[in-house]
Amino acid sequence: MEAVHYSTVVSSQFSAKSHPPSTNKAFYWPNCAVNSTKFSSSWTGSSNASSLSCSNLFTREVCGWVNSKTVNRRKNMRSVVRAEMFGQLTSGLETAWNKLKGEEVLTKENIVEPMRDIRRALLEADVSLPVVRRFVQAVSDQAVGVGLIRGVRPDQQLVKIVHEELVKLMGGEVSELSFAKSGPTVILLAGLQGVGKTTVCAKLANYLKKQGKNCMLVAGDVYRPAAIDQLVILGEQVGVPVYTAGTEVKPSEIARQALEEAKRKNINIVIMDTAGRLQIDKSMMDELKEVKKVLNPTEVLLVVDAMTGQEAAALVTTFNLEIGITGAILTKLDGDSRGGAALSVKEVSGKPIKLVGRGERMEDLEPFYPDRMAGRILGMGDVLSFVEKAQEVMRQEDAEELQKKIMSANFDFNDFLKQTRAVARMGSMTRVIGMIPGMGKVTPAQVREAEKSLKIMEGMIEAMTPEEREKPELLAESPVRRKRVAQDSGKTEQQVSQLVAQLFQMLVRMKNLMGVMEGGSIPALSNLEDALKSEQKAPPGTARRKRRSPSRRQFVDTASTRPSPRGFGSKN
Ligand SMILES: Nc1nc2c(ncn2[C@@H]2O[C@H](COP(=O)(O)OP(=O)(O)OP(=O)(O)O)[C@@H](O)[C@H]2O)c(=O)[nH]1
Repeated sequence: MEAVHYSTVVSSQFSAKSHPPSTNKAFYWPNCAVNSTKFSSSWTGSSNASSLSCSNLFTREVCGWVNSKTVNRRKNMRSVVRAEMFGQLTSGLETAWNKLKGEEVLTKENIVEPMRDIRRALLEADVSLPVVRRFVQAVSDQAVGVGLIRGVRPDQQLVKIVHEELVKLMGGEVSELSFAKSGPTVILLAGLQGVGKTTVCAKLANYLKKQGKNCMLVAGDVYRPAAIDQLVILGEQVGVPVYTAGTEVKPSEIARQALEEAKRKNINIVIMDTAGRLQIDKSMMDELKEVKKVLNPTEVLLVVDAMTGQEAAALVTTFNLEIGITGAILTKLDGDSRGGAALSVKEVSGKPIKLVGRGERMEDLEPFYPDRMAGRILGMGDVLSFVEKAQEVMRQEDAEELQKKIMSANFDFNDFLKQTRAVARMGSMTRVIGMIPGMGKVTPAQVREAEKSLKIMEGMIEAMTPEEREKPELLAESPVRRKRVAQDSGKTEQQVSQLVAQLFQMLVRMKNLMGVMEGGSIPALSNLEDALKSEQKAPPGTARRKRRSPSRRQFVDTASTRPSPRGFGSKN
């Protein structure tokens, strides 16, 4: 049998086959080790010099900086808390793979303990018991029959089987929203109190508006006057009209009036918010049934809170039996959810999760991709979501301009600032980092530090003159200038010096990366990684006394288009 390396298996999960080519055309993420399982999951997009590579490099730069700063602190931590959601589940599953280290082949005997770990991890993640039983059975059946595959270790085989089963468990394919063939598409949202319905209404309108749809929101929560105001404010925020009729009109009547108005105004999509209750009671269900009858909606989506675990799956089942729903929206996946809801909803209720909410911002609503979610659970990161986010925040022209600058080693502080802001627009660092394979073990403290350092950098760059931003060597050569920037930004001179040094280090890396891309030689990347590791950060004023680090020497050799700075110790 042909040797298969795990990296191929993982890469194929993220292959262009299952996703539109546009999602991976401009991405490059070199040699990421996946958690402690040490799987090499090299994932590459086009080998052409790509516009987003700079964005990724930048993020990595920031993450790397934070990592190196906190590595010692991390050693002292008793337990590693993951920034990635489902952290506990990921760790629990890792325990299972680790039990197979040193084994030659998967057997009935040696999978007993790992299967017990998987079962425990899923139960602790609040996945419902029947689901866990079926899952464990399916994985065990396959694991025993798999036999020996040359080049693939048994623990790797098990990860692959679990990945496939997780994808199946969560519904396999993405479940897209349906749209009406004629007339407005009506989406009715239901759910318990505080799950995020009102917020989801606006997020959904925002999401569909980006796809060119013309939306209208309907305020149907007549029991909580603040909900109407909240929807009006959110509607304004996303630029979508909101139909309101106060609190004295019955929700079914509001629905009827709103639908008429939508037809009159040629609205494509009507999204109706409804009241939430603490308990599922009969009057609530009857009211929803009445609204549903009037609207004849294309989609009836139950909004459920991911934090409620398997309870969310039970709710989806109840609502489906009572009123008939088309799917669920899982909110608060950015929170401390253990994964039970995401893993149980489809299997328990038969209804798919269509969308997920990952934060309080209007942009924080995404389709639910079972394969990406499985990848995240297994700590493989979510490269495709990362790429999509990056593409969303970076205009093509900006990216191309940046590309040119990088290739000619002309990247300055203005570009640095642009990149900082692009990263910030991608959302909280927790989410961004969680999407990167191998970064699953970054701690929340590290993430907070990364976010803080982005702000600090921004403050220092803003304190520079336009000339200094364009010519970073002015700062590199002049302690006086650095002192002024430090004073104006309220930071220390050392911080300013570090930032300047960092920019030049980035230039070296970019230059090297461009070399790799032009030549298409991947192995050179490991040299780059080695070069990066061996870089020393010379404190300001010591550059001349210390031996020049390899990367600095390299910079002097390669970045010929920019006069190299005379060192941080020179007078000005
Ligand atoms: N972190 C996080 N918070 C969310 C998310 N979705 C909603 N929220 C927050 O959850 C809280 C409740 O959201 P609402 O939209 O008011 O909930 P609701 O279901 O309409 O509440 P009722 O009208 O009382 O039934 C708000 O503070 C939202 O910002 C999410 O995906 N992540």
